[in-house]
Amino acid sequence: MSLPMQTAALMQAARDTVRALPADAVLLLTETPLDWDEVSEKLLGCRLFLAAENPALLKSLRERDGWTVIDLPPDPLPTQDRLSNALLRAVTEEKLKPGAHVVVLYNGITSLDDAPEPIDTLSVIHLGEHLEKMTSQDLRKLGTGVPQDVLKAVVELATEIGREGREGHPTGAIIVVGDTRKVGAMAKFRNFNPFRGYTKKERDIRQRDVREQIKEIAKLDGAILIDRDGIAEAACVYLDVPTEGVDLPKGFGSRHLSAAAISKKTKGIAFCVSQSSGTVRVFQGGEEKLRIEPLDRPHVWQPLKFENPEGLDG
Ligand SMILES: Nc1ncnc2c1ncn2[C@@H]1O[C@H](COP(=O)(O)OP(=O)(O)OP(=O)(O)O)[C@@H](O)[C@H]1O
Repeated sequence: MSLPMQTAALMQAARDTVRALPADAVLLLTETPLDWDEVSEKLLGCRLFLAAENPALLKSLRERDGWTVIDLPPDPLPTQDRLSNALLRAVTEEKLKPGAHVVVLYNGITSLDDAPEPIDTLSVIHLGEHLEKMTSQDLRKLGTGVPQDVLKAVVELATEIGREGREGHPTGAIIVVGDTRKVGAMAKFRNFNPFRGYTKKERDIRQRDVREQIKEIAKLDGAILIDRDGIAEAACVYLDVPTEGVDLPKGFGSRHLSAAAISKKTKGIAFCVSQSSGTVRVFQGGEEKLRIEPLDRPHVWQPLKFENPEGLDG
């Protein structure tokens, strides 16, 4: 079995593109078995990532030395979402740097269900420009009753707190969203409640100016509670929640343990911003579900943009 001529030509082009740009890696997205020896030869010298969902294919890929294999969830998703998933996974698993440049090979033009899927597209993705680790889709996976626009606003807020923390004013934070009644019962005020006396509109975190105010409040000690509609209810609270049974890797302190614990004991989703690294971790049901590294650029909520090198169809 040798590679179809078009696949071989695109692989050659990918290798040339990696050298010319230069790019950090090639990502190959395929569910069709290929002549892997030939793939290896064509992409010699390139860091190679392979993403697939077919278990048998994944198994055979794992047997090859030096290739990074990414499992895709078995969801019938559009190609762009599958690509985003693969790249997000590579970044969150620290296999790719958030600012990496990646040459991607995939089937971008839907083929018939039962036909082998040909590689027909080569794209260049500059991760730092196009995503900050998350897409709306990742948030949807949390499967919570909290509306997407509220979750997005909290992500914006948390990542900005983390990013600005890196610029010389380190601020950590815990932001708990949803189930405010139960979360509130475990919260003790450490100070006066800075949101007291303000209207709902003035506390609606979907508004940019409100988020700016909350960033200031986040510099004060304690957690921030936000209801499922995005209205900030309380800040400067201490979460008095038992942490036994919460299983986090060594090295996490009380902020992360409390964030994980509150998400275990309630239906609230806890966003924890690390003061030291600026990393935002999203806890649900006591477990870390998502992680967002602070990048230099503002958070961008848009699908990945594809850029074809000149002269290549795709
Ligand atoms: N239960 C809690 N409720 C509210 N704030 C808390 C709670 N536990 C810790 N914090 C806040 O987190 C701060 C940092 O604590 P600690 O260093 O133990 O956390 P950490 O998990 O290592 O996080 P970081 O990476 O931000 O240092 C504390 O000074 C306190 O302000």
